[in-house]
Amino acid sequence: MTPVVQLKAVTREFAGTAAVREVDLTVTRGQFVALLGPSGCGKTTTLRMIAGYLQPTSGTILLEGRDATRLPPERRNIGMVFQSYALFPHMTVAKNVAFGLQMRKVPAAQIRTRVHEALDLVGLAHLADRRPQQLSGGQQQRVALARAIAARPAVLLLDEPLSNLDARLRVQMRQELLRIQRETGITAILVTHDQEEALELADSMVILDRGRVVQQGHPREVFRAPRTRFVAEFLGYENFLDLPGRGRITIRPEHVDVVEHDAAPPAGGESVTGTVAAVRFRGTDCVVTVDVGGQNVLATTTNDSLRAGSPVRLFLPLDRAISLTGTDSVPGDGGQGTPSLQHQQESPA
Ligand SMILES: Nc1ncnc2c1ncn2[C@@H]1O[C@H](COP(=O)(O)OP(=O)(O)OP(=O)(O)O)[C@@H](O)[C@H]1O
Repeated sequence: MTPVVQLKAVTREFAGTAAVREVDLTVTRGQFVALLGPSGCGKTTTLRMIAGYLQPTSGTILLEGRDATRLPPERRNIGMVFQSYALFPHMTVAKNVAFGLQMRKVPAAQIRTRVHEALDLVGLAHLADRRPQQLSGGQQQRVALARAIAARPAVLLLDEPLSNLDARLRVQMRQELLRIQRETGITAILVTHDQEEALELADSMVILDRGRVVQQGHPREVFRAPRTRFVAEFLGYENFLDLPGRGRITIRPEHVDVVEHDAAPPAGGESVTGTVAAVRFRGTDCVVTVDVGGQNVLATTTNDSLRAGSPVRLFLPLDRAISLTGTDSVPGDGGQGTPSLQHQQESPA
């Protein structure tokens, strides 16, 4: 089957600095792909190149099998939904949805049907005569979605569409977005920096670091087997240890066992000794931060006798440990590591 969107070695530079580097991406019909990464990793630049608002410095973009690298946005058959909704304030909901179809000279009867269908799909048919400012943020976002869908695009591009909504509504709208995507079978590419959103919505997750794709796959697969520390940190893993003979691993705090420092190491895992640096009581258990030779390791425990300074042994069951086999360096960036994530490594001490 011909992919709907294909990027081949796409690079975009701004004043000689690459914002997107050699990105390869294939999106098949009906897929929901999330482009995920921290601020500045190149998500929006990638999306804008797919939409045609930006030209790649090099590389090729194919849409439904045809070279679209130099095609203007209006000839790409693409729908876009932005964080800011971008609705016309002086037009009714129905007119907002109809506008693009009128521009494309779709016959009036067809416009009426399509507007009604699209508003029905997003659950807003009863508000067709309202103006955007008479709607809530979530409703306005649904109008933007209806407008994009009514045009029957080959692919729907969603640029942080839920980030202006409050936390509760954002979670509700995720489910709504998923339902609409499944019902219409529309191919969609979502840009987000929210890993939860990507895990919940996408059937393929593409993680970007400094303009490069660093890992790609089904969210479950990427979550269970992050390749590098960058990916693991981005997905919320906090413990990183370099174990002699095993290389770098990550393990969840709830899988680390805290035992007496002089206890015999159990079989089936590694054990390391350290000193408790901080204890955070959470009600049913505690999260302890243990200094292991200068590296902080978090563990949960129900042992509430531990105090800062207590010597302990940590048991790391190997069937719970994930080996991080990849490296985070990006050729050509001066080997700066992953500075954008430093703030996420703080221990709760
Ligand atoms: N028009 C531009 N001129 C110069 N540099 C730009 C321009 N647009 C983007 N950049 C740079 O390219 C890099 C990638 O930006 P981009 O907006 O694609 O990131 P992003 O992952 O979408 O970030 P965010 O989540 O903050 O929106 C950044 O370093 C940014 O400063």
